[in-house]
Amino acid sequence: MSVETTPALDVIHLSVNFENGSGELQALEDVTFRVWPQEFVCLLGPSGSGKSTLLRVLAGLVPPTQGEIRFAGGRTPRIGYVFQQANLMPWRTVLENIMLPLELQGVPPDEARRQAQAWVERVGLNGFESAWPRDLSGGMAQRVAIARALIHDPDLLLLDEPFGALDALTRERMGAELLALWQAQRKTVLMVTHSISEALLLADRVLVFTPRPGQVSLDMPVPLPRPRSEELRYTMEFIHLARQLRQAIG
Ligand SMILES: Nc1ncnc2c1ncn2[C@@H]1O[C@H](COP(=O)(O)OP(=O)(O)OP(=O)(O)O)[C@@H](O)[C@H]1O
Repeated sequence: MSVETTPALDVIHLSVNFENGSGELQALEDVTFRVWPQEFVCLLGPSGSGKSTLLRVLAGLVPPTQGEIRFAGGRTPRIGYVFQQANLMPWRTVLENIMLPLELQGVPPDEARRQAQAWVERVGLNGFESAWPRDLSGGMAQRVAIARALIHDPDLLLLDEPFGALDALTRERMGAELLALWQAQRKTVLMVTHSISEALLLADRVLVFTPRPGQVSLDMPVPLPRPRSEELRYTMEFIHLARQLRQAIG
C-alpha cells in the first residue's frame, strides 16, 4: 500500500438502480471501499454482480442512485478505460489509434505522433505502426487499446476484463506485460476479471462482489512479493489465497 494518506478515490455507500421494462433493477447496493494512489485493485464476482457498472460510475458514465464517489483533490481524475473488446477505429492505423486521445486534447500532430511511437515501443508493437486493426491478433489489438488508454497519462486506469477474449497463453503474456507497465508507470488501477489467478498475480488487493445486487463480500490484501511471475502460482501461499477467493465467490 502507498504511504500517501489521501485515498485516490473513496466509494461511499454507493447504490445503483437501473430502470428496466418491468421496474427497477438494483445492480449495486451500499458499496463502500477506498483505493490508495498507485494501488492495483482487482474486482472479482459472479456475472451480473455490478462490476462493470461500478467502473462506469467511476468514469462518470452512470450516475449513482445513492451514495457518492470522492476523488483525491475533489475533481474527477483523468481516466484511461480498456474494455474486453479493443474497440479500435478500423479506418485508423495502429499509430493513429494510439495518438487519438492526444489529438482530441489538441496536442500538435507531430508531438502526438512522437508520443504514440514511444507507446508503440512500450507495448511491443514495433513494426506495426502502419498496420490496420483488422490485421491484428486479439492480443495485439488489446496492446493498442492499452497504449491508447495510457498515452494521455491518466490518473486512474479502468480495465474491464481486458484479456477476457484472449486465449489462455496470450492472456498470461498480456498479464505479465500489464504488470511491467504498471511497475513502470504506477497508475492507480481498477481491473475487473473473472480469473482468480490473474487477480492474485496482478493485484495489491482483491474485492469480491456478491451476486446481484453487488456488495463487497471480501476485501482481501494480496501479500505476495513483487516482482511477481507465473511461478508464484505453484506456491502454497498462492494456492491458499486462491482458495480463500474461490470460497468467497461461492
Ligand atoms: N444500462 C443498464 N440498464 C439496465 N440494466 C443494466 C444496465 N447496465 C447493467 N445492467 C444490469 O445490472 C446488472 C449488473 O451488470 P454489470 O454488467 O455491471 O455486471 P458485471 O458484474 O460486470 O457482470 P459480468 O461479469 O457478466 O460482466 C446486470 O443485471 C445487468 O443486466
